[in-house]
Amino acid sequence: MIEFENVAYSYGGDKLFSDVSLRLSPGSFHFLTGPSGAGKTTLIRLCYGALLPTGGQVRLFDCEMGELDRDQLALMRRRVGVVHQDCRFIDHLPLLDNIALPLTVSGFDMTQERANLDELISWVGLSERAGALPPELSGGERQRAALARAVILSPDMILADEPTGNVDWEMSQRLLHLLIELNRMGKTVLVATHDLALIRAAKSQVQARVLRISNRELHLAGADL
Ligand SMILES: Nc1ncnc2c1ncn2[C@@H]1O[C@H](COP(=O)(O)OP(=O)(O)OP(=O)(O)O)[C@@H](O)[C@H]1O
Repeated sequence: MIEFENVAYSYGGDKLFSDVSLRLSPGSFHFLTGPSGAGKTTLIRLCYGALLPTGGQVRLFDCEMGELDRDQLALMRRRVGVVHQDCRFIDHLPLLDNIALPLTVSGFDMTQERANLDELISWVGLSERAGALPPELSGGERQRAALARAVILSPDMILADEPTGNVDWEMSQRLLHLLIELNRMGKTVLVATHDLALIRAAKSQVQARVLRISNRELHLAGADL
């Protein structure tokens, strides 16, 4: 599904990684952890082509990212749902329209999609908040809305960057449960988090592998987390 082969990435002259290799197979669940600034967001952005490696290769769904033209990259990205760390809503649009945005941008007929949209909003428990504006939402509501928007086009893979940042333990469990449900539906899931308690809680519910990034290297973490 996604493969990094000897990937290097530098911001300007600052080398963040020089030789990262990884493989996420279809239907797998991975956590990505590591200290702040280690490169979790960067690695997620490399996964869906928002950044291209400065060395090595990233292959997504068997396609080499560096070889795709703009249209091919756009098609590929549709198969990946991204939950951004900062959620990124349009503040003057009601929640429902924010969640529907990937559908409207992709030219779907909203009258036909309405039932799916309602079902999805109900799945994340936000039916009663559908008309609220993003600034009126709590942190947990924003994170659930961001997850709903990320999966509205039925992606094969979900990349979630700190999806439980700024929420309490109960809400982080709820979000984790939604991600596990998506994985049980067959989606490949990668969750970047610094929250080791969340990873421990997940391990009793899903077969998850933990990747740890630190000192410019990526390792598979042991059972001692
Ligand atoms: N656009 C950019 N230009 C220059 N440096 C950047 C840029 N984006 C990130 N960095 C730097 O790259 C390093 C890794 O950043 P990144 O956001 O990937 O880390 P992270 O592990 O996700 O951090 P956090 O846990 O704090 O979100 C940091 O030192 C950061 O300052």
